[in-house]
Amino acid sequence: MFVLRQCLTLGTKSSVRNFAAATNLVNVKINEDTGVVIMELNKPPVNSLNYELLEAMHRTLVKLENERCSGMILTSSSPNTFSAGLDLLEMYKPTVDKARKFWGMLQNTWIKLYSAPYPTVAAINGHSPAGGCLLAMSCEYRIMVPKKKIGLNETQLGIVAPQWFQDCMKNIIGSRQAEKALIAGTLFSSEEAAKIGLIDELATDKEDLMKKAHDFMDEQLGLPPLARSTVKIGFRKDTLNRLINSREVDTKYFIDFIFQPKVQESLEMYLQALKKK
Ligand SMILES: CCCCC/C=C\CCCC/C=C/C(=O)SCCNC(=O)CCNC(=O)[C@H](O)C(C)(C)COP(=O)(O)OP(=O)(O)OC[C@H]1O[C@@H](n2cnc3c(N)ncnc32)[C@H](O)[C@@H]1OP(=O)(O)O
Repeated sequence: MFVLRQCLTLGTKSSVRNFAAATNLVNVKINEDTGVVIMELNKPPVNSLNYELLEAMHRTLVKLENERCSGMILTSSSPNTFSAGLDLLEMYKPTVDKARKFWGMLQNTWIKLYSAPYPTVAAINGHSPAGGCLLAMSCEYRIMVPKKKIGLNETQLGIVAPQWFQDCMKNIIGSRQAEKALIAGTLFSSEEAAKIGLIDELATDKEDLMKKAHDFMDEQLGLPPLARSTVKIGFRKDTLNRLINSREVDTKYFIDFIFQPKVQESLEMYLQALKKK
């Protein structure tokens, strides 16, 4: 498997196909020999998750269900950022309909990613705050380049990480560590994240990141897929069902919360601070 992959990366045999996507917000490549897919988020400058990007991800994940996808590596085309999290403009003074549609697509995308039967790896090649951290945590394995930031920092912005974001973190680093990190809205350095298990491996650089992602994938492809995915879904089903059974309530929390004047004020101030940087 390793030799085959080396041949492919060196270009001696090209069996990598671009996956026809309706937009260029995600670049998707499938290796036709191994079935491994690389999904690269491509919404410059920071892959903020707006409706359109989430929809492109969701559509790709649905399409992969009908392809011979054996595994997926999620990464980003941005030089510095994996994903800046939810697009703050989707939450700042939206209409109720727009906010509802946006939240529904976030839920759809997360459910697909979290429940994907094939192995999923986040190759975190840059900062990954809030919703970016959620995407990474929804994969099975996380590898990150040094000296970047990751975490659920919502509290620091005057907003609240929804229950399912919190559950994902709890499932990875345990209840006590998650409670502390969520209350404080901690953004961990890559190195700190590796220490507490929020990420599984530190890479030395971007090349090493992709090598390590493929190494993990190779290991997983050696396992019987049905047994593998049954165990995975067994571990994830309570977290998934908690959202699936309360999607409407979760949406109502979101809408009620973001339309509060104080929350809108916090968002406005934060957006201004980001622009001034
Ligand atoms: C009781 C129950 C409650 C239920 C639910 C209630 C509430 C809902 C909460 C929902 C959960 C929210 C999750 C989120 O994900 S919120 C988003 C959090 N994201 C962040 O805090 C990250 C903000 N961005 C940054 O820190 C940095 O941009 C960076 C990612 C570290 C990258 O830095 P750098 O390379 O220096 O880029 P710039 O900062 O210069 O940014 C470039 C341009 O991009 C704009 N930007 C950045 N992030 C966002 C974003 N998240 N949304 C929209 N736009 C963003 C930034 O303003 C710059 O724009 P400009 O070029 O026009 O100036």
